[in-house]
Amino acid sequence: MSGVVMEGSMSGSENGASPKQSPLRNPHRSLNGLHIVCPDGGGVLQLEEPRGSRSSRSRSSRGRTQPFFIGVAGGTASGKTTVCNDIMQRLHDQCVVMLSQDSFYRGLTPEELADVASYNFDHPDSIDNEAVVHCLTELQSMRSVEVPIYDFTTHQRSCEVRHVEPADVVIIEGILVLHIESLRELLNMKIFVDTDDDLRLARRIQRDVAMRGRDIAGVIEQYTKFVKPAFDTFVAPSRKHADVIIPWGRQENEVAIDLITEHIRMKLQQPELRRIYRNLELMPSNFQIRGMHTLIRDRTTSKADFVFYADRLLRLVVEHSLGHLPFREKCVVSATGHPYIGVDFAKKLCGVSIIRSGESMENALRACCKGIKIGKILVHRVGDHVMDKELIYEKLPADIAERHVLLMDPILATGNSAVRAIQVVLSKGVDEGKILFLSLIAAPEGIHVVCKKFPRVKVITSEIDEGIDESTFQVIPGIGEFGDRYFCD
Ligand SMILES: Nc1nc2c(ncn2[C@@H]2O[C@H](COP(=O)(O)OP(=O)(O)OP(=O)(O)O)[C@@H](O)[C@H]2O)c(=O)[nH]1
Ligand SMILES: O=P(O)(O)OC[C@H]1O[C@H](OP(=O)(O)OP(=O)(O)O)[C@H](O)[C@@H]1O
Ligand SMILES: O=c1cc[nH]c(=O)[nH]1
Repeated sequence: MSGVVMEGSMSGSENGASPKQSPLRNPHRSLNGLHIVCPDGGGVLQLEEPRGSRSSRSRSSRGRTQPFFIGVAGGTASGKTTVCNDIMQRLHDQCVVMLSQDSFYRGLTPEELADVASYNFDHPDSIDNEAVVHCLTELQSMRSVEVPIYDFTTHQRSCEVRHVEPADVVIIEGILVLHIESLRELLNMKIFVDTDDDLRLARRIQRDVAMRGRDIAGVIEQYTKFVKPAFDTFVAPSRKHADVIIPWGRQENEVAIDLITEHIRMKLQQPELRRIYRNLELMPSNFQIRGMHTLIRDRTTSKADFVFYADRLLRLVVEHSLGHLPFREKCVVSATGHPYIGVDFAKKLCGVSIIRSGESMENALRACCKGIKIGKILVHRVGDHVMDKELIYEKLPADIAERHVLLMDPILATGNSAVRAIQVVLSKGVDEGKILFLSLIAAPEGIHVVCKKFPRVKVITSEIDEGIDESTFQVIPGIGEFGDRYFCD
């Protein structure tokens, strides 16, 4: 039976990044030889935009559903481990785990062991790539994994394994990390550590003699016969896949590490809520959607334009939300006489709008679901406290308990109206898992309240804003009073 070595990941924080100064804030600062490449036209490090700007902060609430994967490749003894350690150190307030591709070396068979000098440890076949990919896929799904422990002196896997818990950031380093396509595809950031060959050879001799039980002649022979040819064939060409190539010599490249960690922090800020609450759904955005949001948020936009663009966005929210209802496979015969295997929409739905602003979503729902029943709830603030919400009026379908409920309100601010309305729906016998809460703009405060209190209610929103103003309870930057802008002249 194999033993298990527990290895704790570094301490995590709930709120993501700290606003540390970095060269990223000053695009004119020297980049100290760091190459930033965009292989697929997709930029990785955005140098132009000051990180603290309002636009970047509001964009930073876009959702990320899994850990941030970083792959660090480079030739033997190039300094990959140092780069990883430096990144980890700077992300000390995040939950980070580091894996090494070396852990996944296949153990040698007795025949291979008998002639170990002829074994090529630098060829991609020497690594159990399926196991690496499986391990990362598990971590991607936020499941813990058992990572093998490889012994460089016996060329075998230990009977013990390392237990690794899921983390916010997973770093994997190894000479072939960028060579293997299936592994590469899982990476959010690909780094290549670029170090002179002679420096690497010197380090390799030093390390293998001191730490891996080799003699100098043996190290040089292995280097000439296998390590260098494999570097030229597999490792060096994999540089072209890198997002960032770090020149790494006798001195550490601090600016490069700063830039990389700054980028990771920026990424980590984005999905915090989505990672905490699986019942939160942030609609995918694009420039069209952002353009419409820009218009409705602009205080100078006329009422007619506000209604026009709000309606377009609300329709998208409704369409997106309908995609979260269950469906059944259905086969039809098309006009060409051929079968089309499709799906049948969910039956037994109803809408419930929270008066007044929620009523702005009724047309969008009717346009998508012909003849749908729509009920209404009016909650009202009583007393001086923002938490005090009283139910004033409700008119709900008599058979609501049998239906999926699309509860509609364009603004989720403190979450108190939503909580009260959900309680009303639940009191009618509706299963919590059959409630979808649809909003156009949500504040993190409201998301925390609703998602935590009702973990089976799906909260769907088009954008998550920065927060709530402490005195007005309005969403910031928000929209102002939605109802006034939509309904009043
Ligand atoms: N002789 C021998 N070499 C091995 C064995 N397993 C792996 N290697 C060598 O280990 C190397 C991979 O490790 P490196 O990339 O050098 O290790 P690293 O510590 O991550 O390197 P840096 O952090 O970049 O310094 C390959 O070049 C292999 O030749 C083994 O069982 N026997
Ligand atoms: O999350 P909360 O802090 O409860 O705030 C959100 C509520 O505020 C707005 O309604 P409002 O009370 O302004 O009434 P209206 O719809 O009539 O404009 C909005 O439509 C929500 O119902
Ligand atoms: O910002 C806010 C908060 C609550 N209701 C609104 O209409 N807007």
